[in-house]
Amino acid sequence: MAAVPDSPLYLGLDFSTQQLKVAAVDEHLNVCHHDSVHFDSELPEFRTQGGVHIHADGLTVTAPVLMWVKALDLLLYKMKRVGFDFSRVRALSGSGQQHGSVYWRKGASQTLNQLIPDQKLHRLLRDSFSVCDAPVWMDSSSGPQCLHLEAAAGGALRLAELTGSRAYERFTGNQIAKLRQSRPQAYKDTERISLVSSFAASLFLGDYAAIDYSDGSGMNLLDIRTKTWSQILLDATAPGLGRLLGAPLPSTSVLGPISSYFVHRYSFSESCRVVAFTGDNPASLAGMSLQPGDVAMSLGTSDTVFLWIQQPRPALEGHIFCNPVDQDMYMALLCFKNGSLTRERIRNECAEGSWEVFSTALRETPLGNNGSIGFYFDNLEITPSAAGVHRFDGDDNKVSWLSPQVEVRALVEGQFLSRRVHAERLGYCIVPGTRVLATGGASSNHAVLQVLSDVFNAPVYTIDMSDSTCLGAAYRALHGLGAESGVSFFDVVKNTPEPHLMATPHPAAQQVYDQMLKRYTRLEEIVLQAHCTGATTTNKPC
Ligand SMILES: Nc1ncnc2c1ncn2[C@@H]1O[C@H](COP(=O)(O)OP(=O)(O)O)[C@@H](O)[C@H]1O
Ligand SMILES: O=C(CO)[C@@H](O)[C@H](O)COP(=O)(O)O
Repeated sequence: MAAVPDSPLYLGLDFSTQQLKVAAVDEHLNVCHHDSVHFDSELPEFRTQGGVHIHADGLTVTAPVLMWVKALDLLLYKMKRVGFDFSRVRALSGSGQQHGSVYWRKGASQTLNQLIPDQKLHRLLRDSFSVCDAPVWMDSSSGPQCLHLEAAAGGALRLAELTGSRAYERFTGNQIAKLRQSRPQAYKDTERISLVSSFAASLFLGDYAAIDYSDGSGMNLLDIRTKTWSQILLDATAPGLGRLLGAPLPSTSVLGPISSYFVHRYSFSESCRVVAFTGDNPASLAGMSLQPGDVAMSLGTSDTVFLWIQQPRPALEGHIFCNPVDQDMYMALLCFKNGSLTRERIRNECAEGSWEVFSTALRETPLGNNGSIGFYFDNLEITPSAAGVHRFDGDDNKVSWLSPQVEVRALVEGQFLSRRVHAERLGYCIVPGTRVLATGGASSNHAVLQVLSDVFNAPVYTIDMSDSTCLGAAYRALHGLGAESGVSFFDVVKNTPEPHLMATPHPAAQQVYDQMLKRYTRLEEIVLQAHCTGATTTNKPC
């Protein structure tokens, strides 16, 4: 249905790892506009690679906060330049890469409250952060703080039962504890700590935005049942932390009207509402209108697998988050750090830097790769905790080299075998009718989706946009306006187009991969043992 020229619009923004993206939908949920700012190429002055700085220790990973602010200036400028009519936006919401933390310097709230419309945000806010480089989800440098938090909680499983996850290095509480210990003055200078999502919401609100329950579940601090900060965990993390975080709010909350800065600079309406921002994976769950029984696979910088669940059953692997669209529900998530950037490395080394050649390699190699299997953990992996590149031939012998085409298939099959093995460990099982919904940058690659379908032995679907996060944020903006009066999220999205079927499993897939899943599980044990004993099994790239 064509959009009526001055009908209301709903805006969704996504501050993800490599870029800032936006989508606008009309009241029928048609996408009317989308755009993005790619950090590395469009803001080269920040010298990021893949949107981040990897420090010399190989464990610390940060991103410049002002880069995100400048990206917003640029994105809104681009929208204005093409004539986007901001006055039609009735509500906006957004999402951010999960777990990252932003430290607002004392006095910053006053600056936020009084933003001067004829200046750019990145100029106005240049002195507003006590930590210039925000720790982000790729960081794995807070191991000692994780051990401390688990001890304070009464053990890893107890912490998981309380917060949905055992202690993870990238989870915000452990990052805050590390910052407080390593940079006490910066912590003292801080008046508020935001997640990337609530930081971005604060820019639009002109005031500190609350952390929402769903993204707040990725901090190792929130009791996912009572939806309040756990005082024991706050105390174990840093002094006065409750005050610095502010109270968490339901993900559907309307935070308030948009700041007058945006009204004057971009002609937003004064009545435009800001709905709580959330994490990128929770927003993606909303964008794909995920239903119970579906499994979502996000193929962005990280690969994530997530599900809609009713009852939280936290375990030592994986995460349970509060559900972003229904306060009484939950979502389960597994995160794999070596996703798109590892596929890019193998593309560059084995496929002439071309996705087309990469896809041809997948098409020209057989299901099961004649037994060759690979584990590609360029960076210390999250699920499972292991590092290095490990290749095995069909007889389970370690090999140091695979031909380029075989290497491409070993990588993609290995990644999806891992996603399935770990999802099944979390209790997920494939039943007749299971749909795999794929999203994120690599979901535009049909050959990759075919391997996904074969390994999961289930049909794979995508939605119209390869990026479901900003779409989910736009849907959430619309839902936020009605949520308080009891409108359900499913009422809002009931007329979204059905996802498109992209791949169905090959008839031989079940036989090939049932066998291979068992082998993968066994070989993963070997890789993990080698990692724990410090033996080096890293092979050279092809
Ligand atoms: N045709 C393709 N085949 C495989 N991967 C692709 C393709 N096009 C883009 N990508 C991958 O998508 C990634 C970006 O995905 P995206 O979901 O936008 O990331 P994020 O949201 O984390 O910034 C890139 O790193 C790139 O490797
Ligand atoms: O750490 C996690 C989830 O727990 C990551 O999934 C981040 O949320 C980054 O997301 P992308 O930029 O890869 O979408």
